[in-house]
Amino acid sequence: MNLTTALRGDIAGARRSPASAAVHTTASVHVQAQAARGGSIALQGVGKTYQSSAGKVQALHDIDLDIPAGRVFGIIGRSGAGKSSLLRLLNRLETPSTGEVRVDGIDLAGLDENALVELRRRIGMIFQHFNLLSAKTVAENVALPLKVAGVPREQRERRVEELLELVGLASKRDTYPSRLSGGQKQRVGIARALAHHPEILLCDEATSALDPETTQAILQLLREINRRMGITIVLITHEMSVIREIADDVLVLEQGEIAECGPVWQVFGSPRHAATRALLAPLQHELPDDIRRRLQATPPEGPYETIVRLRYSGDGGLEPELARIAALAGGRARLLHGGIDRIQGHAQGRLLLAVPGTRGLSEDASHPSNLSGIAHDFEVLGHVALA
Ligand SMILES: Nc1ncnc2c1ncn2[C@@H]1O[C@H](COP(=O)(O)OP(=O)(O)OP(=O)(O)O)[C@@H](O)[C@H]1O
Repeated sequence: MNLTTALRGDIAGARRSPASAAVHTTASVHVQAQAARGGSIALQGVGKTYQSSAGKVQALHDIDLDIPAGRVFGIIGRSGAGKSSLLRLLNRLETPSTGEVRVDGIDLAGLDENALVELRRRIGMIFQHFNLLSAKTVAENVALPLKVAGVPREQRERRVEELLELVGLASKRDTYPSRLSGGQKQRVGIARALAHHPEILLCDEATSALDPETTQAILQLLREINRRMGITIVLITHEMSVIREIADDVLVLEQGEIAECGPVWQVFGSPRHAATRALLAPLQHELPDDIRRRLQATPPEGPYETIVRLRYSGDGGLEPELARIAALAGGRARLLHGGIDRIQGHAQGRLLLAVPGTRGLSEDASHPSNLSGIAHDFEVLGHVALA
């Protein structure tokens, strides 16, 4: 069996399987998610070089990656890091200059035109600017891929109804895109991308054009689609908050290379690469300016507070226990600033404490031996004189 035949067989199998049916009940949802086995992606030694008028641009170098079926996989990086190039390799909108891209074990380089069309039906895609046809209604936009594939009208209409129900747009079926909000347009984009029961959904900055509230709603919809249908989701973004909200795993790209990759809680809790730390900075609670201005390296004469930063990485189930923290300062620790997020069941974040009192008390309270075991690490940032 050659690769093309293998892929066609695979696709036909996927279509017959319950994994490709629309889901309406919780019980069938569960069965379907379990039955969905397709949708794994593997990259080996992948590089991408573009030829431009200014010369060669190496967008990706030597990328090795395994995305198991059914995961939500986030790719983040600064502008120009190579995110779009990587995403577009997964449905062969781009071809790698070196290495292999495999979907369910099949090397995409070996696909002929027909197999490529089938591949793209297995891999839906949504876009930052939605890419809807303005002269077609919501229902017509969603029906388009089915029409192109020659799906009979009755079947097409049934599927469109299911999809519009799924994305919460049943009442907008005859509306034109110009009369929809950004969030509604993206819902149409999602419905259209799901038309052929794909096993993989690629999201190209899908929420970058949306306000924060709509972003939340779209991310929630994508998460639900992943859970209910077992679809692998690969999304690219430049916002860590999107990754935190939806992804199981995250890959940080920096200048075309993998800076780090792993479960979201681990990468957020213990970022190892400077690029990751820079991307996380907007989510972190740094020292507020009013405190920074008053901070002194050595304890002043007279009453003062010591400012201590506790960090929680999510490792080993360690969580901020307020009673233990307060006990260290004789019940007088003050929570100044900070926040704890719960990511995949792991508590992580930073807390800034002011430990008030006399010279002896604050030094004692912020002593390393006292704080170890209360947080993953801590830092005495300095001292602030009390008026
Ligand atoms: N078609 C192309 N021709 C030449 N160079 C390209 C092409 N596409 C991308 N590049 C270059 O490859 C590098 C990676 O681009 P890519 O669009 O993949 O990054 P990105 O992380 O998605 O960036 P952004 O967040 O700004 O969209 C950049 O230096 C870019 O200029």
